[in-house]
Amino acid sequence: MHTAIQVENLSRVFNRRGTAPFHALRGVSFDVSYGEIFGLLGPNGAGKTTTIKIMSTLLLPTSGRVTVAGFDVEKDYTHVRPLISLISGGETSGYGILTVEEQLWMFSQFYGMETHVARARIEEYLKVVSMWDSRRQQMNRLSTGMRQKVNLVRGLVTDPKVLFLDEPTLGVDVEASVIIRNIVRDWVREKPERSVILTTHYMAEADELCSRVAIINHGLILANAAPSQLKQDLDSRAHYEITVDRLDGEQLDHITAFMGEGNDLVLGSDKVAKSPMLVAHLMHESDIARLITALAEQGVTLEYMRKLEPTLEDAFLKMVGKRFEDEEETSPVS
Ligand SMILES: Nc1ncnc2c1ncn2[C@@H]1O[C@H](COP(=O)(O)OP(=O)(O)OP(=O)(O)O)[C@@H](O)[C@H]1O
Repeated sequence: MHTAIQVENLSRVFNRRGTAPFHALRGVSFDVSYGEIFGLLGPNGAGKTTTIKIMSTLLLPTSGRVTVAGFDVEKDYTHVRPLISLISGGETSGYGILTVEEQLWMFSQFYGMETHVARARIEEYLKVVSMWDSRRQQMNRLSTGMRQKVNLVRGLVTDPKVLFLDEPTLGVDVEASVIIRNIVRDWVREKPERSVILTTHYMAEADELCSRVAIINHGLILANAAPSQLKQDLDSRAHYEITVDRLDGEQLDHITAFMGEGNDLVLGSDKVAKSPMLVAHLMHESDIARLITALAEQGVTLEYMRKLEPTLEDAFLKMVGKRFEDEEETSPVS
């Protein structure tokens, strides 16, 4: 069997006092294969955490069904729990007065791990995240990045089959983020029966790690595909920015006619160089050679050229209609 997780037509309604019932999930379906890092992306309040909570047996669905490694999360939760770990970026992690080592040991015992196995894994993973020397530090004295690394170790020590990572690099510096991402990637590759569900606000992180992502908004899945596919679906043409020494409307008309239908040329200006800038959307990457020839024939000199690559953020923006940063900037401060 290749399906680690199957989510079928999941819905969740929250009854809030004094207001109408709130539909946080409205028929969410997707599956995750073994060996996969699957991303759940969406703006604040989209339903990501609710989905993860149901998948990890912390919350009951209103309707629909989720299986993890073939076990129903509602009926067979006692089978599901030993197979999973959940790490949330925002969590303060366990008991602040414990040391790193004590904390990890305590969680290993919750899972009933044998002493020698637990001790060996704790040492191994603390060394991987460069936290072995900090093992006697109290948890509540750790920086955010250090705490996140310990959280990750806590999730891995019990050798789960499915790792739920809810914003694992939230508030973490670049170096610690790279370490966390590398560990997650290596961990999945190590054994074929492992998989990861990741939510993140960092589109580049999802693009780098995930084999597939589902974009969720208002409790609905808007897309479910490989990041490369989502980017390609945006506009499969090749895009270039070309800064030139001069270009007038008449020259542009000649070049546009020469390039033919399907190739769009938009004239603007390079804000830095203060020179004219042509943005070209070409049907085929090889059309750039024809365009350069056409420019040369018009006596235009190229100053700078770069190929524009669509990003996962562009795909997200097109589907959801806003970028994460915009949303954070406009969020009311409570
Ligand atoms: N226990 C609850 N009672 C009432 N409403 C809830 C509850 N939990 C979540 N919600 C609501 O359900 C919606 C989805 O919340 P959820 O936490 O799943 O979003 P999210 O996609 O994880 O967002 P974020 O990126 O902000 O964490 C939100 O509107 C939230 O206010």
